[in-house]
Amino acid sequence: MQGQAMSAELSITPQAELWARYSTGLYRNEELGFSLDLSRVRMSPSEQSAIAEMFPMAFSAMAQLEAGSIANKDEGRMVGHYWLRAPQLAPTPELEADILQAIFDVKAFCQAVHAGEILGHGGKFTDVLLIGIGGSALGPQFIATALASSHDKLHMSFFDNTDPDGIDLVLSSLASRLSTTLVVVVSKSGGTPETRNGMLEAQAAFQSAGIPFAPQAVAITQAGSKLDQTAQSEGWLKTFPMWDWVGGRTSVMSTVGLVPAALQGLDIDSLLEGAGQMDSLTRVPQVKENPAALLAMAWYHCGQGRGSKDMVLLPYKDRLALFSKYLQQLVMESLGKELDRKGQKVNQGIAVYGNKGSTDQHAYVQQLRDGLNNFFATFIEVLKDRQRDSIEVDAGVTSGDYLYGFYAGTRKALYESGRDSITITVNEVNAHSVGALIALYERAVGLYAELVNINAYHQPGVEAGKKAAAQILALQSQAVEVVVSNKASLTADEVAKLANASDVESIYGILRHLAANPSRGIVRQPGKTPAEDRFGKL
Ligand SMILES: O=P(O)(O)OC[C@H]1O[C@](O)(CO)[C@@H](O)[C@@H]1O
Repeated sequence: MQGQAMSAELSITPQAELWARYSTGLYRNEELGFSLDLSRVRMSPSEQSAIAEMFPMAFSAMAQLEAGSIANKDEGRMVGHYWLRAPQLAPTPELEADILQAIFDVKAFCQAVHAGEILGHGGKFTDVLLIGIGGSALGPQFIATALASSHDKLHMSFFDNTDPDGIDLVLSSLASRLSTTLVVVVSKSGGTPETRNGMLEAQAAFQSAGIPFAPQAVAITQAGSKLDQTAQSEGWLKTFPMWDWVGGRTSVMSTVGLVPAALQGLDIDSLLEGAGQMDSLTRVPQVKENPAALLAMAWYHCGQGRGSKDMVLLPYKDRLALFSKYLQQLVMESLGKELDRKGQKVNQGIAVYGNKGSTDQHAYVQQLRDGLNNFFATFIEVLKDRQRDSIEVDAGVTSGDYLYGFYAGTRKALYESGRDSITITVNEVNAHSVGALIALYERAVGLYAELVNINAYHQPGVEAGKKAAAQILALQSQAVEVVVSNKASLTADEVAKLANASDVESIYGILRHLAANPSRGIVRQPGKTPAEDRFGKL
């Protein structure tokens, strides 16, 4: 039945009609060098009008949020990331002054670093090691990659996990330059374990290289947090403020993103300006004239307001490959909620994945074209190919023409097989357009959350995982105590019994992990099944 409807649709959508739909429906802003095309989303005018009717309340909620309402009611917080690029809109003169002061301080600090007025143990800084996770790393990583160039003033590296091997990989690449590496530790809460571990690992590396850590360490955190206290008590080089009214996943235009970007030598004014310009366009309270509203409308339509279709991001530009990862957090941490604002169980969300075109064409695009129709694609097209002229790889054809051809071909092929797609086009990737893209999605997420009536600004689900991890670590010390205080080796069941714990499987996992790392002093004698494995002192 669905197939019949589809072929009817295909047969009545000739090229000329698609062209007319594209040309009349395209949202574009020449000044910003941006356009949004929904012509390949099968959404009838009546379906559009039905969704558009829900928008007035979404626009008004966003206006209240920008005016300083307690938009994140569960946490009793304002949601102010829009003020970061328009400080004059902040609800109080104090907040406006704080934002302006922070931007001023970021620039002054980074200039002093670049000018060699602030030196590392080994002289002028060459590198930045940013330590953070989630919103405290993804934005800086995305911006660093999207805007990197051979003119970068400092080379960027990241610890964005508590994986010891990943940490070692980064440390080994920095080994010869540790004495000229500025370490920027970013944590809004100041108590995130992965980030704390990264900081301790960096401190240990500095210590074993005989380099004082504090004079090369910078903290970005809320006043009074554990990280703030550490930075103060150890006399770190500098601390930048982070405010409770900026959420982690929307913090890239705060000190969280501005400090690393400015250290790298990127144009932070342009980043903020691009975001600010997009904010002005996405404040317009008419759906058809507001690109974020159009985007949210398409999401709502494609997933029937229940997130029933995944969002596949296909930026045709290597620089934007991390945008998919960045948006994964922005969209999924914001929209993935069990309860709506009335407390009803809704299990909302939109799954986001993607990497880049045309690379993905040789990976999962096969399934997109022919397999499960459980997604809508978002293509990101960049008109400018590169900074210099291109060679011809065929007569009259460049590599960039191929990239365009693969994008246009995939968009067409998907549509012809009944798959919807959105296309965002920007003139080029620069600080301005990156700022605008981020702001576009921030607002689209905010509007969509209003349409489905959820709080986009908290993340209660993440807390459950954090608590469970803390319990596992507590169980580890109990299990180790039992094993090392027993002469005979023990099964996981026996350890659990002696430790007075009921979660045998967790005890088994903990001990097997420890036994795989010889310095931890535990040995495993394999049995026929995990229940028969025995653990003892090494
Ligand atoms: O900046 P923090 O407080 O270290 O938090 C890091 C990340 O952890 C979360 O709180 C939960 O994963 C994210 O929202 C946040 O971006």
